[in-house]
Amino acid sequence: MAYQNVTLEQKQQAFAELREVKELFASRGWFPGTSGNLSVRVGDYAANDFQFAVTASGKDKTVHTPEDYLIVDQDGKPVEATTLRPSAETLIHTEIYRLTGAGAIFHIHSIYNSIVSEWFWDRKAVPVKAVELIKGLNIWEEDVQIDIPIVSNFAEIPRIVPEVTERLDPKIPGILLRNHGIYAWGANAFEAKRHLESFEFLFEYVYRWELLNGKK
Ligand SMILES: CSCCC(=O)C(=O)COP(=O)(O)O
Ligand SMILES: [Zn+2]
Repeated sequence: MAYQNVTLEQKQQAFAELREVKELFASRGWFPGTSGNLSVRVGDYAANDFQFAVTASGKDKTVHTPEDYLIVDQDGKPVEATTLRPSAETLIHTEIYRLTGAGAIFHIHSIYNSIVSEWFWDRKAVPVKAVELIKGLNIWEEDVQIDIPIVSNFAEIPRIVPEVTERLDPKIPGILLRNHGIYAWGANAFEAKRHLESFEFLFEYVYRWELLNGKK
């Protein structure tokens, strides 16, 4: 059954949600050089039938314009005629939605997430042990070690997708692209934001810990 297009009200609500998150993250310097992209799912979800609002590609995400977002389908294709191009990384969003049924996905580049993803590339995961902010990822075990997966960062985005499919860990609501950035998701924008903030705290912690200890 073909998915019904989202209503104008749903679209406006999704764009407003993205605008709020974009403004906050921009104030933290989380979109250097037009990097980063954000999306929220709109309407009902079926694994091969869903739509989401996503940031347009190449925009300065520190400013607001009437052309910042568009609605795409489960293949990352715009659902309405538009001159806007969806984020170049939209296929990563589509795959994460398909695998997790998430309600929102946020991607940012930071010095900390880039450095730790390169530093731990040989392990294909960033290990984090017994840091309180792991609870921000909704993981509550005491003294737990988590391993945040890292995948290759190919120039052609479709080449990255199979690694995301293979490496995404349902217990960890995020995945790193090597020397690139983090994708974090959640059931809604509130949860995706909490997860992203927790990851960024953990990456800075790991970076500083490794610096102090001088070894892996
Ligand atoms: C200038 S950053 C390189 C592209 C990138 O990694 C990114 O996150 C932004 O791409 P988009 O197409 O979403 O603007
Ligand atoms: Zn990126």
